Amino acid sequence: MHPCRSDRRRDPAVVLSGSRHNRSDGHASASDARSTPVFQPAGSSETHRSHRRQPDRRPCVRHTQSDESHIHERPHPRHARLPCRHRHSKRSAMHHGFQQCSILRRSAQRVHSLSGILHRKALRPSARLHSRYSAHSSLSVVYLMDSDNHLNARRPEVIIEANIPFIRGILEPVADVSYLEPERFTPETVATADAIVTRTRVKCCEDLLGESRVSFIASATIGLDHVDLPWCRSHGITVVNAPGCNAPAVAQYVFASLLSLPDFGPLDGKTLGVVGVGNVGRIVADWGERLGMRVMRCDPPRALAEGATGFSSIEEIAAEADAITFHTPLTRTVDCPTFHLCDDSLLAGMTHRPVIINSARGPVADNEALIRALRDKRISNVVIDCWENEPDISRTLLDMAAVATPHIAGYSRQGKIRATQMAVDALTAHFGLPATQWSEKMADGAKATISAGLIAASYDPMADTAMLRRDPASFERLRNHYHLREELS
Ligand SMILES: NC(=O)c1ccc[n+]([C@@H]2O[C@H](COP(=O)([O-])OP(=O)(O)OC[C@H]3O[C@@H](n4cnc5c(N)ncnc54)[C@H](O)[C@@H]3O)[C@@H](O)[C@H]2O)c1
Ligand SMILES: O=C(O)[C@H](O)[C@H](O)COP(=O)(O)O
Repeated sequence: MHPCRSDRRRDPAVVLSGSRHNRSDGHASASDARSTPVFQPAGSSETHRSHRRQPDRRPCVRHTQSDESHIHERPHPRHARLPCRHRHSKRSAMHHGFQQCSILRRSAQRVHSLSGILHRKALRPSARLHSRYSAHSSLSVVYLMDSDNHLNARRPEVIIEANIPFIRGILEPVADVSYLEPERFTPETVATADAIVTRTRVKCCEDLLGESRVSFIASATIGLDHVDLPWCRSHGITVVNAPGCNAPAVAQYVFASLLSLPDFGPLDGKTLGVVGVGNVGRIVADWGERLGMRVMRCDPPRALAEGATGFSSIEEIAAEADAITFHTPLTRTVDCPTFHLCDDSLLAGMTHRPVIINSARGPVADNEALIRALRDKRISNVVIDCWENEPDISRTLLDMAAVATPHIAGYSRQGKIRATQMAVDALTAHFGLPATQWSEKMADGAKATISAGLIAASYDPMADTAMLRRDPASFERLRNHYHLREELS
């Protein structure tokens, strides 16, 4: 029997100090998750880091939110629906007490520099409002910095995974930035880096980082199974992820997939089992109920911490659900591991021939066991976004699954923007760099207006399935060049 079939303790490998835990009801939303999610190393572990250099803690000007809330950034000029507020920015900044205000405006063709002098008393003698945006993204960002102190200080060296969208040009004003494809992250290429910003395709472990001076890893993803957290902790490396960033997109994926199955029928009245009720699972469970489903929730770590009321065991879900969707992290060494949580023994107890949905991580479901269960008709269908051995996935399962996608359940435009914002904000906070103000504020996708019709119209998982079936070897290419979809709003 899988060791998780009884309630155990929460993953002890991770110490989370993020806003996810800040709400009084203990629940987090995608928007809650946006502020400084930090996995702190336990203790500063200096003794383990003799070969590592400490990050520079340079002086910088930080403003309270109310100081800055008046400042509107310029949108990317290619985004016509966002008006250019350039002059307004300057006027507002001056109005709010900057003695000297210089705004740098850059477009693809030319650079404008505007400046003005203001004699109103400010807390600081002088400040430069320094604005940059990426020529490749819809985001712009304003850095508020003390020009005298800050611009002369040593800039951290940051290596960014080249396929992270919306990030190019954002950190360049304050850091020495380079971009690498995932396969080019090697001990040599990261040796002198202070920080890396990554996705799931870079394994962040001793082999890569052992001889480097990296003190900070930001992963622009929810999942962190590509990072050796215990090793990072014991070597004083701070690791942050982007909790909740793409959770509404995963919910959209789950229900669009169910709605695309000809045999499943209307959602209304069906039973949905949600395994893992964190940032993603909460939205899925909530949307399930809003769509008329009976929802069963399974989350042993939460049940242990919060009490068992409202939670079901995974065996109860196996016995009663018409669809079971997994939203756990991939864990192997904790008390309640999720590796092969969906295995032969669990599948054997599935009496309603449910649909199995895995958009968590491939090894959460034993892929060979899924194939056996499909053949034995113990389950009616598989919806699979996350696979064992990505990108070299099982061709048999690819043929048999009703929906088969290349790990893109979370790939919404809003999800990627949130992930980038969270990674950048955490990095600038860690190195004491100027705070960023983003042009695009994300709505709370969890609270979107939903209906079966709206969801089905918003995303067609069969189109992604067809593309992957046509060329399974293109798994990574399909992800890296994915046409990011819009969340429901
Ligand atoms: N396919 C995609 O594009 C995509 C997108 C986002 C997230 N994910 C995956 O989904 C996972 C979950 O995301 P999240 O934001 O909800 O994470 P989260 O940390 O907010 O929630 C995970 C929940 O799973 C619970 N859990 C842990 N072990 C469990 C077990 N054995 N049985 C049942 N529940 C268990 C935890 O207590 C927690 O409540 C991520 O770790 C990531 O791997 C995939
Ligand atoms: O964990 C997550 O956030 C998702 O699985 C995410 O979509 C995967 O990250 P990627 O490497 O594709 O950026």
